[in-house]
Amino acid sequence: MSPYNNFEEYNIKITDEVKGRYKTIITELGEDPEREGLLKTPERAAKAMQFLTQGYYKDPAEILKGAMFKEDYNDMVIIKDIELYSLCEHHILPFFGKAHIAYIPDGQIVGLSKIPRVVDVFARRLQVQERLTHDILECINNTLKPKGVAVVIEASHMCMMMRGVQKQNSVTTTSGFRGQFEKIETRNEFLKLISSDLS
Ligand SMILES: Nc1nc2c(ncn2[C@@H]2O[C@H](COP(=O)(O)OP(=O)(O)OP(=O)(O)O)[C@@H](O)[C@H]2O)c(=O)[nH]1
Ligand SMILES: [Zn+2]
Repeated sequence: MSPYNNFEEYNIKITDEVKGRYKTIITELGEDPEREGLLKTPERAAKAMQFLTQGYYKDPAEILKGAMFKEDYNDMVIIKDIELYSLCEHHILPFFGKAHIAYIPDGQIVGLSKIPRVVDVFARRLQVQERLTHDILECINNTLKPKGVAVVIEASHMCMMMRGVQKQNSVTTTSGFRGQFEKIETRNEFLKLISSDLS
């Protein structure tokens, strides 16, 4: 578990630690961390990595709870093409793509912006695409308690592009469905709407 209680505490304190480790890594890789272009690199890299992993310090359920409203709307709400950037936990290299999310309210709706915020909280951790998909799905399901929720993520993995198998065009799709989306007609309606340019 993290020794830090919140994002502010973590943000201030951890930089020196991570910075020092980056300096060591740069040296071990055969570079000179004292040359001009690299002088500030350990600090920049530490800050970048902190930014990309800030999701450990944020509570996604609280984000949703901050904007839930009673509303008598019982049809599908879809937010599609939510861009996401995450880090694969095996290589600490980016994977990136889009999330498409739908839910069917059960007496309450959620502020639209909160859904992409939840995506970011879980994406800004060390992840695999499958767990990222389920984390988002379960968070919305358990917090908003809708009649149904669906999450589809399409992503490209840099660890499969820049290195390893070196496939530039493969896209991985993961999905999860709860409640009414477990019914084939509802699921198909959602899949049709996210693949249409008119939705
Ligand atoms: N299931 C899943 N696998 C992932 C994800 N991101 C990266 N990987 C895979 O994690 C696996 C790690 O496999 P290893 O054999 O331990 O590592 P490796 O020798 O670097 O593997 P290669 O990438 O095939 O060179 C690789 O097959 C990656 O493609 C993800 O989000 N989900
Ligand atoms: Zn990887």
